[in-house]
Amino acid sequence: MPATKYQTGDTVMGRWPGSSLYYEVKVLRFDTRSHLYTVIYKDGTELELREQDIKTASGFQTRSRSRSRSRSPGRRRSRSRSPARTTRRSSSRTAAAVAAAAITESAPSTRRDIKLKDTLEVRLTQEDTKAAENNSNNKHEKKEENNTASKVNEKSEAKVEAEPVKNRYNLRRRKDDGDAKPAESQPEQPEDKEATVAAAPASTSLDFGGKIGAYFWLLFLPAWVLFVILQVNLEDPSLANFPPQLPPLEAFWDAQALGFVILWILFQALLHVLPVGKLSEGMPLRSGERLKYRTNGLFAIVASAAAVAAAVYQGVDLTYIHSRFLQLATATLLISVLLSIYLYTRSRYAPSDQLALGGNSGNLVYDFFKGRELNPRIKSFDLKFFCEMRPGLIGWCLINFAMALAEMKNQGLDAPSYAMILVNLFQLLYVVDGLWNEEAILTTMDLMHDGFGFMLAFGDLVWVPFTYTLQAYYLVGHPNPLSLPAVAAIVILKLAGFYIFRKSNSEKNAFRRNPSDPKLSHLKTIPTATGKSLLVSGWWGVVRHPNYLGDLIMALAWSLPCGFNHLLPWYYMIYFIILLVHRDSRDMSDCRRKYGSAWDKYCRTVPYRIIPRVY
Ligand SMILES: NC(=O)c1ccc[n+]([C@@H]2O[C@H](COP(=O)([O-])OP(=O)(O)OC[C@H]3O[C@@H](n4cnc5c(N)ncnc54)[C@H](OP(=O)(O)O)[C@@H]3O)[C@@H](O)[C@H]2O)c1
Ligand SMILES: CC(C)=CCC[C@@H](C)[C@H]1CC[C@H]2C3=C(CC[C@]12C)[C@@]1(C)CC[C@H](O)C(C)(C)[C@@H]1CC3
Repeated sequence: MPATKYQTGDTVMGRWPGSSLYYEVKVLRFDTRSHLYTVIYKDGTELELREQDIKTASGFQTRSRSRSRSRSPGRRRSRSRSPARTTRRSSSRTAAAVAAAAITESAPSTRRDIKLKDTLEVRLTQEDTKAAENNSNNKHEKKEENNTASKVNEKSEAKVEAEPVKNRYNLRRRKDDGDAKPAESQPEQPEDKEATVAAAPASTSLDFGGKIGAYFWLLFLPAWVLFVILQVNLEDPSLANFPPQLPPLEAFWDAQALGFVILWILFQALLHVLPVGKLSEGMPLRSGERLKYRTNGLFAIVASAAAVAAAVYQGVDLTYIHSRFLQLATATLLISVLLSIYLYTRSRYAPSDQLALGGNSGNLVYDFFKGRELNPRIKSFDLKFFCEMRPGLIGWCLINFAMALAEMKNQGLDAPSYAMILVNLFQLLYVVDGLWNEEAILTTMDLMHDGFGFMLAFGDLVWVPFTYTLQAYYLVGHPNPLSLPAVAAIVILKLAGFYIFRKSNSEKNAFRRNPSDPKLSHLKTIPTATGKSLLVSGWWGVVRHPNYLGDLIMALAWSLPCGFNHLLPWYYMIYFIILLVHRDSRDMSDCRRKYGSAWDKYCRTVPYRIIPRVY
């Protein structure tokens, strides 16, 4: 071995790929070509790691047995799951399995203890994709019994390794190389030396156009919302009338509108904290901890509907929402900016292992935009979950309803038009479904991976209620009579989209929550080194994002009732295509980083991203 930082035989701490956990490993060799260290874990699993993913044991403060015991029951369980203990418990358990279990079930004794600040990303070093395709074709794939969320298919791994592998990822297991020592021959690790959770690494690859992009989005997104609101008010909101005439600045502001928005948010917060409904567990955090969320969204929308009905009964004129739309949007924008400033400020004091992986670049503007803290909470009140699921989402339905009343008033109708009814019912169904299945949001990208900053605060509070309602707003001033066959065709389209959306989201959510669910036992899966498996049949075998496909079909059904006279009501459809294509590519790179070659295998097995045979 040439002069390298670590030498053959050194006992060091190696990061478990895709996680922030470190385990004691022994250095076996260093490859001068790939600059990767081959290390062996206590249970005999071999991996190739970059130098950055290896630390000397002195850089760690490990949890002691007694400390981890003093924490929650979930954390107490973690003691029995480290790779160090696998040899005694079950020699068939791999480091992958136990690391996954440790990721899921363990937590550091105290977050502030953590010393690591380095970048801990696992880099995939693909050298020859073709060779990999030849080597690994269908070797991992098998019909799992679905009780194997943390099982690694050792036999198939062995086959892959036996062939000349040119395609190398630094996260592959190398248990079957001749010099790998069986787990049983490894010295037992002391029980109080367990995996250590590292601080969130600094974000290096930046989304949304990076730092410059963040400036752009910060200015563009609010301006766009105000622009489309001004546009939709025009008699002819076509591009020919761009730009719309700007009203005087004071026209944007109304203190009363601000008061109503604050009241609405407080009312939703009150409903959220009421001890009604289930307490659901979120997905395991990097620390292994699982946060609890009060999932009483359905109660919240029913209670809100009752409150609105009572207000209307008392003579409150909801068409105020239509006539003061611009001012309500400005007031909400102000609140979202203040909230984002609060979020950024508090994130400066948050322990670094509570920061999101993506919003920790060190650049103020980028981090402010993207969000630094993963789950900012005031006591048990989760700000991100609340904002994503309540004021904006339920506000969306309230605004749509107000637009239906405004349509009747403006056009002198006894009942809303078919088009307005369709838009209202379709979007109400979407929101109620989201609230009904509120628990499923806990397995989405936003909740699991994204920090809470301006992007989501603004997106949830302003973007959703003030732009997703544009179709209804448009119909107030731009009637579009629909024939009954057209209504029927649009309804069928909406139901088809909804079916795909709901089935695929539920399938993934059920699988992530309980991989051994008997209802899913017919599905094929691919094991990954993190212990989580990937679905490769069912909806997730049709395309890689079947839920996006269903969502897009629904979006089409929302715009069709508005006809083809203007582009504006199609704005949601266009925005949504861009949003979902971008989210899909963000998710692809996140998953490739998490799952490495298993993800590549999934992509080969399911080649299309959103639309079968098209994209
Ligand atoms: N109306 C709107 O404005 C709007 C905007 C955005 C999204 N949405 C909707 O919100 C819902 C959630 O979307 P999302 O963007 O958070 O993405 P998502 O598709 O719900 O979640 C992606 C995650 O699912 C897991 N996954 C991916 N492939 C898998 C497979 N084959 N087997 C098992 N797990 C797999 C991965 O996470 P793990 O492996 O880490 O579990 C991946 O990171 C979607 O229905 C979307 O249409 C709506
Ligand atoms: C500011 C911009 C341009 C983007 C912010 C994106 C944000 C508006 C969306 C990101 C994830 C979305 C989402 C829903 C609403 C819109 C987002 C927050 C959702 C709550 C709508 C209802 C669905 O049933 C859902 C599946 C729960 C959605 C989850 C994702």
